[in-house]
Amino acid sequence: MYKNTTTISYHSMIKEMHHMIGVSNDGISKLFTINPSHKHNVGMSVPTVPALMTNEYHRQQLSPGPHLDDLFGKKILPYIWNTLERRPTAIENPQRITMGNGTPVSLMALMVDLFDGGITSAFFGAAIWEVNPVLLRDFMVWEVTNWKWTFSMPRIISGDMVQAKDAIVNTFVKYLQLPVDKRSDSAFFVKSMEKMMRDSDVNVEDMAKTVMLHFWAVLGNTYKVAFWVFAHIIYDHDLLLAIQKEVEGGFKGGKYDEEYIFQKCPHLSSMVNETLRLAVASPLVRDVVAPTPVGGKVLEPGSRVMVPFHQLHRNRDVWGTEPENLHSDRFVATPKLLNSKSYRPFGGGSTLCPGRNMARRAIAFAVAGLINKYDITIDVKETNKRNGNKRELNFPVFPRINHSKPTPGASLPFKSDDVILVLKERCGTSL
Ligand code: HEM
Repeated sequence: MYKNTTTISYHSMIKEMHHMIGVSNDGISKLFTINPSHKHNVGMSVPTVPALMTNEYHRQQLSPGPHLDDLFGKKILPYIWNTLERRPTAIENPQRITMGNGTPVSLMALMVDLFDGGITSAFFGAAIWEVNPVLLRDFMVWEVTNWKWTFSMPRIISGDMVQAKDAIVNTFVKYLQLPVDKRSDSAFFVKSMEKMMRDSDVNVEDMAKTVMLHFWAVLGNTYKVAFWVFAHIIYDHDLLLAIQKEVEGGFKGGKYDEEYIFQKCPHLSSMVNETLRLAVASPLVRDVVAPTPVGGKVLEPGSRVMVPFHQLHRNRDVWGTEPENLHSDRFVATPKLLNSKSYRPFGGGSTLCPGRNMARRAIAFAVAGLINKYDITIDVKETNKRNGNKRELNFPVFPRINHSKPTPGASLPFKSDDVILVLKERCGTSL
């Protein structure tokens, strides 16, 4: 199913998304026509249409090697680290969160800054913030309204979504119109994608819409999964203490050792994997383009198939009688579950998420850094206030996953279910 690219098409889904985001017919034709003599096809064993070549650039950007070192090691990790240390970063996100010692901070705002601020700066460089200092505000409106886009809701009720989408697209139009020397700090992926689209004579509006689709794929999941990982840890004091102890070795003499956190912290790693199981809920969707035998039946062309990750990730035969419950050590106890057919948080086959390792590593690093540096408590009064005081308790209830609106990949909490934290620097921290 995941590997079948001949009778089940991913291509048609991607084309439809380009249509839906507003790419012109001329742009679609240029992005989806194979031209073996195009520069991007030189040296490729199989010529590829520009729209799918971008995914090859993602893979090159995110596979181990100099492009990943530049993006992750030299940009994203320092951004996360400096934010936790409350120090300036090389590229300042104008909406960067203020984290005073002891001042309340929204967990969601912190996640958006740590991950989306860091990843956007690393991919697009400083110029993106000059073009639109409130890009992440626009992106977060898009995040909570894009279900209206998915369902092609009429304009009369989707003004907020259209406004956010247009703001993001216009940001990329202006960005792509800047002289290249103003954008020399952008990542390999951004440079390669732009060059290929210019070589294919795609106009700037269509380029910007295509960049927006990729911006969404790159930004849209990590901050959400990290929100859930943090929330689970903060709500379980014993778990917090256990992981705090485990990650100590990753921070010595004011420096971090990210490799240590990634390789030597099995409980944290299991926690991230288990959270992915519960947080990733949207199905994989494909179009059947030729008769496809599956389990004794034949899927006819014109049908659409869905692999329901939400249900797979709650399959009782695999995850036990209470699959809704988080077992933080599940993957320490049974590591082979990572290869289960019922565990697909990053999809599979030819479209397996190229950002999976970077996302896992970034989340583990940020969790480790945060709980190593700070004593974290929940500001009960402020959290209750944020919840609209509807469920006022001595201890706020755990945020609820919002299953009422479809989101691609990981789910968001209800808007009112943010958690307000108080971070106080730990005495005797090894930082
Ligand atoms: C926890 C974070 C993440 C989750 C849960 C996640 C999940 C997924 C899933 C389920 C797919 C498969 C979609 C499909 O086949 O229809 C996917 C594809 C993709 N992801 Fe991720 N992702 C995450 C982070 C990232 C990051 C950080 C990046 C880039 C920096 C990224 C870039 C992509 C791209 C480009 C694709 C399309 C791949 C292709 O079509 O060949 N993702 N992701």
